[in-house]
Amino acid sequence: MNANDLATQHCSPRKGKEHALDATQVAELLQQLPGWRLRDDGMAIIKDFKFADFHHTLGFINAVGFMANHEDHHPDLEAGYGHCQLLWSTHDVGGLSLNDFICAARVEALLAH
Ligand SMILES: C[C@H](O)[C@H](O)[C@H]1CNC2=NC(N)=NC(=O)C2=N1
Repeated sequence: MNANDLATQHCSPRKGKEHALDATQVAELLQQLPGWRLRDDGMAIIKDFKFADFHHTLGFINAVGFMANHEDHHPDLEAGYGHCQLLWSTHDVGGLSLNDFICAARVEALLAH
């Protein structure tokens, strides 16, 4: 599945280990998402974003937050004046589910122009 296909999907409730992706699935999906990397423990995906100033950073966070609430899937955020790090993992499966990759692709779509 490529990034455009992922970004057209919506998150669905994925609870329980049976929804956890295996390492092969994770590697294939990650290839579709430039700049995203696996956390060392393999249980989350992360990307660092850079912005011109605090206004742009906050605008990004608000756009991501709106999307995340709509999808009912929420990232961890770390941000400062001109940067934001997003982390997706699925607490309900204790690792990565398709929801994390859908949301990462939706973030990329927010920035595409
Ligand atoms: C009840 C609600 O749908 C769940 O708690 C959702 C909310 N947002 C979530 N966000 C993330 N990142 N992982 C989850 O497992 C998760 N679960």
